[in-house]
Amino acid sequence: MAALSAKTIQNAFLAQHHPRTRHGTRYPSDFCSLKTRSMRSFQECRLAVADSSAKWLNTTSTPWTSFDRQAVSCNAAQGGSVVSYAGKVDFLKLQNGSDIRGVAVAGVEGEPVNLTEPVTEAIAVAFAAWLLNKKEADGLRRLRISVGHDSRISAHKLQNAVTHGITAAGHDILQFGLASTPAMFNSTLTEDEKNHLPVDGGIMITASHLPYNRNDDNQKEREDASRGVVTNVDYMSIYASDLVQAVRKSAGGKEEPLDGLHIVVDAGNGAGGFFVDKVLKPLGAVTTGSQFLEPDGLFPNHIPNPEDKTAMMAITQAVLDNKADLGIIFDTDVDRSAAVDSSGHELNRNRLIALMAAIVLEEHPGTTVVTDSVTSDGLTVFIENKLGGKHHRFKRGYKNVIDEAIRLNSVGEESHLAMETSGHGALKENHWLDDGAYLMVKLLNKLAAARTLGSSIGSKVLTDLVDGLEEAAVTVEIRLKIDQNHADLKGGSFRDYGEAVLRHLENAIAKDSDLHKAPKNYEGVRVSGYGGWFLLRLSLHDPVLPLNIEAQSKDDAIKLGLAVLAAVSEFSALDVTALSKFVRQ
Ligand SMILES: O=P(O)(O)OC[C@H]1O[C@H](O)[C@H](O)[C@@H](O)[C@@H]1O
Repeated sequence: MAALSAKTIQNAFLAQHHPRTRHGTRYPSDFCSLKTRSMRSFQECRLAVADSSAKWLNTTSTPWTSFDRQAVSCNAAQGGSVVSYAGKVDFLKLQNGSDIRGVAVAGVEGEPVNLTEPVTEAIAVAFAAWLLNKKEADGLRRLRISVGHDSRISAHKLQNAVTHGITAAGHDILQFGLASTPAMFNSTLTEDEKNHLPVDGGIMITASHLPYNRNDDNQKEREDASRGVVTNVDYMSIYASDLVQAVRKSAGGKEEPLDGLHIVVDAGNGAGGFFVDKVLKPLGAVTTGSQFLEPDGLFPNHIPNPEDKTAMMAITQAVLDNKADLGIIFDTDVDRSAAVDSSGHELNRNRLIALMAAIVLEEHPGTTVVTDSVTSDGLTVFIENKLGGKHHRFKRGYKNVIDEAIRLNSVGEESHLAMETSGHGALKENHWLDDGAYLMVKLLNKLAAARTLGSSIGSKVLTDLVDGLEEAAVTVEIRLKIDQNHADLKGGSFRDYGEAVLRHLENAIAKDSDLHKAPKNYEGVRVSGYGGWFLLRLSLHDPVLPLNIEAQSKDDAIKLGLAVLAAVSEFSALDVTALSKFVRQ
């Protein structure tokens, strides 16, 4: 087991799903992922739950309610070592919105570890018990559960905890080693009996900030009469070959449809390196100049996140240095992605949504595109006026946008794309799974199809698709922290305090004739004025009010910032230092 010495963020997701496989067979399948989402909040762990119509469930839904403290303690008994520890843990305290969050690694004063190996083991055992409960109706007594991890340094430690708990409970484990989160979900769909697939459920583990230990590539099985079996499976090859087939299909069956195209990948030392050897090379692409493909949980090069400026600069530079046709960048566990065209133009955030919307609207004219709340007004104009679709700007959070797209379909409004500016994007055709690799495959399909027609324009075929997207000259995000210990909270929660700030801002805006509240808005206060807009909202997870401003000039952005500052400055628990600095520029 790897030792732990740094702060870690761990996110856990539990999903139940009854999707159709690509081959059309319907499987009830379940997915649980203990995974890292961002480098920003290093210490947190989250757990979210999903239902059969959607990938992710709300915390309040039935499956999660049954996965309560009592169930965890009780079921943990089957896992042996977790019994005494689990009894002392208030699992519900780990709950945060639709997630569970906890500190996984010691090292920061005042932030004790509450996501330990025993807790992880208990959660895994409880997941198996919950899953078995659902499958027993089908006569199932012994489950197959896949476990994968990204390059985070606590991955092996937590993988061992999960494996120990689940095999001790008599179920079988398929260890995939280094994997992407979307691939883990896919393992509940893949039909491949030779490799013991599909699994009944999956668990994805990531951790952070310690040296990465490689996985054993050998396939091996360990038999023990009283325990479940552990089998190592090279699942990423199976998953990647599906992606390769998808691109070949869109190019009319051509074996190497990307022949001669130069594509560089930046995996940020996360789990996305497979995309080079297992996807791009078999399709004929040249991948020279790809970087940071080796997993390294210390992330020595840049934060693996396409929302991060340094990360985008790194892939842009790689494209320019190598005179490549396209650059592709993934986050650590490959559920976020972005691209860069041959001229170094970033295809991320609003631009990537615009690009995906253009592709999806060609296939499904008039469809609704659901996005997060911080998307630009220019994106709405582009989707509605240029592409003839409908833009439904909803809430922040990949889970929120996906759930909303699923809900729209269920009430008769067709939607095929749900996407966040963070680089999470999910398509209806891909089981509403937010898969960064699949998004990039959609771009490759376009490139491959263009080359089949004899075109040699490379990524221009993509850049042309976002032609006409109006972009703001100034785009800022300022995160205003709420001091939870401040007397002004009067012992209340930061959420209540944040809501009070928002209410006050809304009242102040109503009195300002230069500013207009957005007619349709689903979170926070979104306002247009001075040729731009701002949105102040509560963070999904942190005691923070993120403020997004877009305008056509610095002066106009400052005017919008000043309007917010004037309204919120009487809230003394709110740290407005960064906003004050911005408006003084
Ligand atoms: O609300 P915020 O603090 O800005 O965080 C919001 C973000 O949280 C996580 O990173 C989720 O993966 C994203 O889907 C979401 O957009």
